[in-house]
Formats: sequence, structure tokens, C-alpha cells
Amino acid sequence: MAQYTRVSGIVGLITLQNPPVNALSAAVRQGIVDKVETALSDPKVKSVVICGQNGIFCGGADIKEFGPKMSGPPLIPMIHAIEAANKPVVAAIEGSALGGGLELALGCHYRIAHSKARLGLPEVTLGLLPAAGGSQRLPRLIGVPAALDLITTGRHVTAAEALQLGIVDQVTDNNTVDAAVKFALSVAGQSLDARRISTYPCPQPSHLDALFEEVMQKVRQSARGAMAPVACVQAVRAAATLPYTQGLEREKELMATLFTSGQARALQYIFFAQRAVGRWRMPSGAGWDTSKHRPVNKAAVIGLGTMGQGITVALAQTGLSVVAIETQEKQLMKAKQAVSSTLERGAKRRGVAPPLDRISYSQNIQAVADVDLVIEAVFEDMGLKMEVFQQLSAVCKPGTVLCTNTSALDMDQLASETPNPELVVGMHFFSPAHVMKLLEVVYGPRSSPQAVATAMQLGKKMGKASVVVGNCRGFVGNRMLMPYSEQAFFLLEEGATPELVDRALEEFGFSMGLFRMSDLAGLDVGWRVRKSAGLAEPREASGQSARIRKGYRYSPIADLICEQGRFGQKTGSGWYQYDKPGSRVARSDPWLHSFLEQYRARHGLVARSIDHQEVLERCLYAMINEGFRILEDGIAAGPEDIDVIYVFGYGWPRHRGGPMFYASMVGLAKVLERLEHYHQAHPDVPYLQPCSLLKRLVASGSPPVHRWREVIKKLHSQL
Ligand SMILES: CC(C)(COP(=O)(O)OP(=O)(O)OC[C@H]1O[C@@H](n2cnc3c(N)ncnc32)[C@H](O)[C@@H]1OP(=O)(O)O)[C@@H](O)C(=O)NCCC(=O)NCCSC(=O)C[C@@H](O)CCCCCCCCCCCCC(=O)O
Repeated sequence: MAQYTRVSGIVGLITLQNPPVNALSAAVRQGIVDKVETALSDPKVKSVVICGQNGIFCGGADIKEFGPKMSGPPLIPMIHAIEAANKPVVAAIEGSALGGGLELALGCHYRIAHSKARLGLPEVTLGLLPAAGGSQRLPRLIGVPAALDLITTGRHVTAAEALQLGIVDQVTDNNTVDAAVKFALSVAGQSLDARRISTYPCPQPSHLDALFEEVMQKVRQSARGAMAPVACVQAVRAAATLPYTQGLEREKELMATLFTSGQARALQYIFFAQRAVGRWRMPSGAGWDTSKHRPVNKAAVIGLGTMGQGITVALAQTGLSVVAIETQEKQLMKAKQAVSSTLERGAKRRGVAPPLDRISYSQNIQAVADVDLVIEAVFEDMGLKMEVFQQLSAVCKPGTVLCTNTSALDMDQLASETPNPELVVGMHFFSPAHVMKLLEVVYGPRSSPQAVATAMQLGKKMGKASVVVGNCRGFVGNRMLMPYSEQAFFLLEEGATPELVDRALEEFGFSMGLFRMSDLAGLDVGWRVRKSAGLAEPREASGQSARIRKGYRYSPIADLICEQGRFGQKTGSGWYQYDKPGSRVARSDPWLHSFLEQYRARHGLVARSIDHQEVLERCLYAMINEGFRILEDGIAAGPEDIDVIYVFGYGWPRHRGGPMFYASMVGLAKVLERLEHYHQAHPDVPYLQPCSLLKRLVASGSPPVHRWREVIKKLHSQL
């Protein structure tokens, strides 16, 4: 909807009204069409201002209304009518002007923004392009290179940058609508000939073809199979090479392909999933809407290894006071230097002062006495962690939330070491913690909703995609990684190479294949986990029994690699070889290939030809199957939680929407059928045995992913 009033005698003020972000729903578009007509036909009105209610101009087209049948007036003619008006129309931009919101503003003759406003064309992140004329007007206004940057990345710019680029005409620190009305009064009656962006010639950069070729190459490389960034480049090229109306036709054509694509569905699903995970709930029924967080102004980090350093940086960058504890003096000094230089580099990039003085370093745990929250990040050793938790319980002020960053240990066992287990939760960061967006917030049976709410609130403040999960081995992310990597090891035994498996996964869209990823993370991490689970015992590496553990198929290949001291990039070799320890360029390793041949010969295995489809089906479906078990066990509340974890923490291609969404796109019946097929071929691999929730979903007609929670709820109520 839109409201119309007349202000200062001659200015028609149109206010978009569609909380919370004034998205351009059918009703809002109808409102704009009607109110613009009213303003233009009122002889007393000499100029018009368009603004949004509640401090936000407009979050763009209403994504919830996207579908095969769209009602209401279309955006393009609506914006054209504004641009063609014979009275000046001024956009008063507060909060955000994004997507269709900015396109609407670009149709206005002038744009006034509040200094805190953010502007952008983020359609590409939803699998779309700015198809309400944005891809044609923006390059005409700010030039091709700047428009390409904004449209292909979808990044939001500040009002200051928008002014510098020429997107807005004025920035104000005061009331934006008042400033826009004043501006509208000052331009009333002036000629608008030079203010209609669609009539501008598109500035022609030198070497146009070379520029587009270079950008297209860059975009294709980073898009990893995503269609929208490529279409965005094509649309901007149309702006640079065609008259406006033809460019608009091209924009429409490209949008038609994207709009109905699976990729757009996946990306829009992830947009809503990211928000849905914020509405967390524990099995007790307590959740985001019933639990109040404790304020956290001062936090402590215990243990300043790589993880602790990253967490310290992230907390300081969030504006918190941080007490950083490390008992070893040498490590403390090393960590202080590393944290300071990371903060300095980050601050330089952002043009701000580094928040070095927010951190105090100490070797003495007594220094945490007055903090509101502690994050323990010491070595993954239960004995050591228990000792730390006992000390924390004695030192911290009452009510301090105690968090562990463990990725593999039982956080409930740790909680049992404290007199207040309700204050204990897991905050599982991903390395490097100041860069990676994912945070798993882990609750145990005794964690209080308030402690969970506090960790979630802190995660939000830190800009993390924070997901509440239950306590189990590996939580959600690492638990699903187990069957995924297990299948990859089996594929090596059966004839694949790390290169083949990685190529299949990277062509699917993963930022890195499994073997390149493990070389980066360090192979010793998984080796330690397998050892502590009693799997990677040193055994006679030959014969049938070497490939069976606890009665099931097991591949000792990764353990044997580790026994050679090949821990990945840091040692200069792992699944690949590197020029020197720490170098990042993975090269195919003849040693590894002959090791695999010898291994197969020793175990009487005959290599067969394995194609990409089998790699994907076995690795991904085994992982997805575990995802269904996680849902069945109630460790994740819904498929959105799993998908957000995989997209933000494990390099799952965003345009495929996360593993559970992907399963729904492939078809649950097909996933079930392939799992049954592979389980029949490998009956000694329990991860391939289809989970009963998957069977139940298929039996209930494979409902769409947003309806799985109903089936899960029913399942739990029957248990
Ligand atoms: C705006 C934000 C920055 C605000 O952030 P904040 O943190 O304050 O709040 P939240 O993010 O939590 O959001 C609050 C709440 O609002 C919901 N929401 C946000 N934005 C939208 C939206 N655009 N639509 C609907 N709902 C929205 C959000 O989900 C939250 O609710 P929830 O219940 O989930 O908690 C931030 O929200 C943000 O970044 N928003 C998204 C901004 C964005 O990406 N905008 C672009 C939208 S796409 C667009 O504008 C497209 C246009 O360019 C062109 C459209 C043309 C359409 C033409 C269609 C014809 C296609 C032809 C096909 C032909 C096919 C055929 O031939 O058949």
C-alpha cells in the first residue's frame, strides 16, 4: 500500500507502507500507480517525494510473491510513468534502497539519501538480475565498470559511496523526508530533460570488448556454475551496446530464464532459511521468542591457538572488550602479535582505527573474573577442557555464560564439570573464526534457553549465520562430513583418484573438493578424531581385516597417509603435493597414485572406472542421508538449519540451496532409490542404509522442503 498527503502546500508525499521492509508487493505497486496519478493530476502539486515508512525506503520486489502467476501492476511501466512525469519526483532514501527499491529510485528524477542508508542491486544473490530497468539505468548513470561491480556482486554501498558514484544527489544527516521535501520545493517547475536516466547515452569505456571479456571470465570463474552473475554481465553489456528500449528487451529475456530456474529457487530459499534459523527452538519448547539473552559487553577467550586468535579478532571487531588468556608466555606473545596484525590489516581495509586497546592479554585465568561470557578454545583434550571449566566456575562472576569451541568433544560432559551446567553451551566457530560466517550454537540437555539466547545474540552481533543445534558427535556439520569423506575414501579404494573426486565436486559447485579441503584443514585433525573413536588403530595394513572396523567397512587410506607425516598443505604433502610446506597450489602427486595402486594390490582390489555421477551420488547422498538422521534425532530443528550450516560453513554451492534442499530438487524418491541401490552393493556401509525419515517423506508423497517439519513433528510425537 501507499499513503498520499500534500505537504508544504505544493509537494505530494507518497509513503510506501508494507512492513517490515516496504517490499514492492502487488498492493504497494498498485498504491504507487494510484498515488502518482493523484499527485500528477493535482494542479496544486508542483513536485513529488516518494519515501518509505518506518525508516526504510524499500527492500525491493516482494520475493514472497514471486511465482508463475504474478498479479498487480508490473514494475517497469510503473517506473517509466514516474520517470516520464512532468513534475520532479524525488526519492527520500532512508534505511535501505535495494533491488526494485533502488530501481524505483533510479526512475525518480532526484535521490536524497540519509547518511546511514545502504543502496544496492542484490538481485544476483537471489539468482536474478535487476530486471525493472536497473541493469539499463545504472550503467547509464555511473558508468559500465562501476555498474558491473555493483550488479555482479550485489554488494550494498553506503550513502557516502553512492554520492561519490553519482547514484544519489545529496546526503543528509537530518530528517531525510524533510530534506527531500525542501529539495522538491527548490526544483519545482525546473526542466526535467536532463534528469531522465533512461535517455542518457551509456558512457563507453575504452576497450569495451576486452573489458567485458575480462569481467565475464572473472565472473564465470567465481560463479562456480551460478547463472545469474553471467546474465548480469550480459545485461550490462546490452546497456553498453544497445539503445535503451532494446537493452530493456534483453534484460527481460535474461530475467525470464533466471526467474523460473532452480538456481533462483535455491538462492531465494537460502535467503529465507538464513532468517528462519534465527527463530530457533529447543526440544523443551523454549525458543527465540520466549528467551531473553544476557547482555554481553566483555568476553574472554581461553587458549590462543589459531582458533582462539580468530575468535579474539572477531570479538574485538564486534566492539566488545576482550580478555585473551594463554598460559604459555611464548604462545601469548606470538598470539598477541598475530591478533594485532590481523586487526591492523582489517582496519586498514575498512579505513578505521584498529581496535587494539579493546583487548587485554593475560596468562592468569583470574583476569576473567568480571566478564559476561567466556569462550574456551584450548586444545581438543577432554581432560584439559574439564580443568579449564572447573577453574572458570571458580573464578567467573555468577551468571557468566561458559562456552566451549569444541568441534568433537561432548559438551554435556564438560557442563557436568561445572556447578551451573545451565550456563554451558557450545559456540562452534569455523576457522578462521574472524572470516568464516558460520557459528553452531550447541545446547546440551541442561543448557538454559537464556544461555542459548545469549550465544545466539552474540553470534548475530558478530555477523555470523548462527544455527542452534543439539549435542552429538560432530554436531551437524562435522557429523555429515563423516559419511561424505568415508565415501570418498572408498572411491579411492575402488579406482578413483583425489583429482577425479575433487573435480566432480568442484564442477558441482563446491569451492573446493573434499581432498583439497582436507589438505587445507590438515589431515591430522580427522586422524585424531578417528583415533579417539577407536577407528584408526595401527594395524597390519593388509588383508580383509584391515578394512573392517567394528564389523563395518572401513578405509585406512587416510590413516596410512598420515602415518607418512603427510598432513596436507602445512607439511607440503597430503592428498596432493605442494612446492613447500604452507604453499597453497595443489599439484597431482605421482607418489600418491603409486601408493593407491600398491594399496589396491595389497588388498586384492581391482580398480574400475568411476564417473562423476557416481562420485556425486555416493558422496552427497550419503551425506544427505545423515542429514535426515540428524532431523530424525532432533539435533537440527529443520532442513533450513542444515542447509545454512552447509552453505555458510562447508562451501556447499549456494545456488544449489544446501544438501537438504538439493535432495528435494533431485526428488526424494530418486535419492532413496539410489541409496537403496548403493546400500545393496555395499551392505557393510551403514551410512548408505536409507534413513527411516527419508522413507517416510517419500511415502507421504515427497512434500516440499518447507513442509518437512510437519512430518518430523508427527514422527517425534509418535516416539
Ligand atoms: C532489506 C534488508 C536489508 C533488511 O534487513 P533486516 O536485517 O532489517 O531485516 P531482515 O532481513 O530480517 O528482513 C525482515 C523481514 O523482511 C523480509 N524481507 C526482506 N526483504 C524482503 C523482500 N524483498 N521481499 C519479501 N520479504 C522480504 C525478510 O524475509 C524478513 O522476514 P522473515 O519472515 O523472513 O523473517 C534485508 O531484508 C534484505 O537484504 N532484503 C532483501 C533485499 C533484496 O535482495 N532485494 C531484491 C529483491 S528482488 C528484486 O527486487 C527484483 C527486481 O529487480 C525486479 C523484479 C521484476 C520482477 C519481474 C518478474 C517477471 C519475471 C518474468 C518471468 C517470466 C516468466 C515467464 O515467462 O513465465
